Amino acid sequence: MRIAGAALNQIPIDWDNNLYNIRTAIEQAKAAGVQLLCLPELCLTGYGCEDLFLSEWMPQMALAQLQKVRPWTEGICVAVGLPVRLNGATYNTAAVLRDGEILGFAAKQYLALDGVHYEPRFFVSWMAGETTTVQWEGEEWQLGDLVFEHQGVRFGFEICEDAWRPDTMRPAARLKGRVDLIVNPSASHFAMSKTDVRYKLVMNASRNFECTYLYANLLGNESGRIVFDGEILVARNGHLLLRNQLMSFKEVDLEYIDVDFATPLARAEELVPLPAPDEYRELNQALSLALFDYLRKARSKGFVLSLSGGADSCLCAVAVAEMVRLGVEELGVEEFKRRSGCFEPAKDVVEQMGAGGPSVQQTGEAAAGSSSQALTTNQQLVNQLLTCAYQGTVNSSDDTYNSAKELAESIGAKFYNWDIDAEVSGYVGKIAGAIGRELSWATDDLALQNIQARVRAPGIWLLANIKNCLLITTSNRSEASVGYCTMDGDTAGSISPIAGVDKDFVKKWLRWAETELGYPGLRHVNNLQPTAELRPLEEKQTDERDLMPYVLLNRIERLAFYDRLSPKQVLATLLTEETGTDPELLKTYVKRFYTLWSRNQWKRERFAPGFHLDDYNVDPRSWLRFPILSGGFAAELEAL
Ligand SMILES: Nc1ncnc2c1ncn2[C@@H]1O[C@H](COP(=O)(O)OP(=O)(O)OC[C@H]2O[C@@H]([n+]3cccc(C(=O)O)c3)[C@H](O)[C@@H]2O)[C@@H](O)[C@H]1O
Ligand SMILES: Nc1ncnc2c1ncn2[C@@H]1O[C@H](COP(=O)(O)OP(=O)(O)OP(=O)(O)O)[C@@H](O)[C@H]1O
Ligand SMILES: NC(=O)CC[C@H](N)C(=O)O
Repeated sequence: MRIAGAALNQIPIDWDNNLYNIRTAIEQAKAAGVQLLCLPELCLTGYGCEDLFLSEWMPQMALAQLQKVRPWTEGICVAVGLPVRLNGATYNTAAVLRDGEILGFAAKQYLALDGVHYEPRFFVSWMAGETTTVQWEGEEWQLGDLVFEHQGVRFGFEICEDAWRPDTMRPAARLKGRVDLIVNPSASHFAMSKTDVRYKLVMNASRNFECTYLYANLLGNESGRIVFDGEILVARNGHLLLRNQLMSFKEVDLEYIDVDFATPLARAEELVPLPAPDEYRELNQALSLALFDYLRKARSKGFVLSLSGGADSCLCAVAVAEMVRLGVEELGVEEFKRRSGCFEPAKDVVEQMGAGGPSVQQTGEAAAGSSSQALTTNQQLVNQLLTCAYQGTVNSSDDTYNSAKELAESIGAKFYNWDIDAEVSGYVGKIAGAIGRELSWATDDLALQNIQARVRAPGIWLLANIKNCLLITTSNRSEASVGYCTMDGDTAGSISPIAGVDKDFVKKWLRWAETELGYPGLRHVNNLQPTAELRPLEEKQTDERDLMPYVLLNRIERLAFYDRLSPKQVLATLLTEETGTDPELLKTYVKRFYTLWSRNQWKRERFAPGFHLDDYNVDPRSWLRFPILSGGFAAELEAL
């Protein structure tokens, strides 16, 4: 039998988009002679519909939309994910359709509640072995723990999280021996290195439950924060039959394989491992697709970025350039432009920019570039999609200016340069007059730092509004943990692409990108110490001097909020791991971390939407909840 999975790039309650992709997948499958097709979890409504799943009308609407899919299934068997609401409870199901008929609804038994997933809020889990019926306009179908049969092949379901439970509990345990095929429609979030876990899960399931296992994940940045990698896997008795390229920019990625169910296949002795994951490359692909989908789904025209020449903003600039490179590589220029929604349909990029084509140099007072050589096609696209500005003060250095300018020019971004000293002095003078004293670094250190970061916000927002662009804010996970940022200053923005990535990884990624992706424009930043440049230059402010080494900050953060250890346990772990560091200093760092962490929860509540890219993040709306007001670990830190 020819079986297939299709990864779909869906949008919550965008019925036209979702049905269009479902239809495209079914048509492609039929054209390829596929007999059985698995579509991802909740693909009809979108996975990220949140509290809409709790309404009566939305699941009802989904059932109505499912009727439109029926005629498309003439000659093929298709599993389509949708919510079904019965007696005040919503179930997460996969409908099986064939030849225009609905054969039944398989219901999810185990709901995901790990980090970014919050399913028990929306759904009720289905009891193993139970079935009921669904009625709709005079028709009635079975719903629950069901086994189906198509052309002599018996199949049952695990829906995403069902497969992540112990072998003794999961639905596959009950399906073993009763089916030839287990189908898994999924909405499994991306995290670096996770594909390896998923691969083992599917391979082991096919081996331990002696079946063929067909797995299909959602694709893209569906609803804002979570990225799906569109993984399709088929394994049989521990042998891999199919694994696709992840993170496609296409709306539909259909993959199929022939399985001879009639001919036995010996169980694999051992699983063939995947090559070790390349986290730098994975992050690059996930970030690129996440940005592309966010841009087009938010119907914006591009990005604006306050580019300091430091690590965080440089990474964000390269991410946009990589979004263009990877998107064009897969889709081609015209399709990339069409899908982005950022370009006039009939006009060419070059045409839009004037007869001579664009150059890096900007005209007028804001011009900063000096090079006037013609840009490559990708640079022209970046030029349309990314506008950067360096906003210096008396505390800024030539190093960061050169870093920003060279990087922006090398990727083709528009680059402006202005200083904000007049605005800073204006505010400082005004307030000094009001309170009747001068402000000084000796008495007003933080206030004088923060006003500089804040004064950068209005101008860059103005530019974003004029251009109808998303304003990128460059916050990373490490600074979010300790609130090392100025609220409404450097946190100002509408999208925070690297808020889930720690600073140590940011620095390592940039070194990798300079050589492996070929961005020589990163050479400056890769030689710079991270610095806020908010104090007078002679003070040589660096992040790590203000805080602690980023590697340690990252380690403490992980131990405290991923491993969920107490402050005492965190310190004890560090003392065994960091034998070369003074124990008193380690204690100071642990105290500083927890104190800053507690004080700054309110800031984490106010960050712009960020992507989930690592195995955890500190965003209260997607992974980590913590009280805004708390005792701040006072007793626990005192006892250290
Ligand atoms: N629970 C709570 N709920 C609501 N608000 C709360 C609060 N606790 C304090 N606050 C308020 O928070 C305000 C202080 O926060 P905020 O004004 O943001 O600033 P703050 O946290 O005092 O200082 C910002 C820190 O970030 C560093 N920084 C800033 C900018 C850029 C960079 C860089 O790396 O480039 C680094 C800077 O060196 C400094 O250490 C105060 O007005 C305080 O009243
Ligand atoms: N001189 C500047 N021009 C433009 N934007 C700036 C400038 N200084 C700071 N910013 C903005 O404030 C953000 C926060 O600064 P931060 O120091 O945390 O990040 P970074 O400068 O990108 O990296 P690093 O911390 O490694 O120096 C920057 O990413 C940038 O968006
Ligand atoms: N949608 C789900 O059930 C996802 C759950 C699963 N833990 C995963 O991350 O893949």
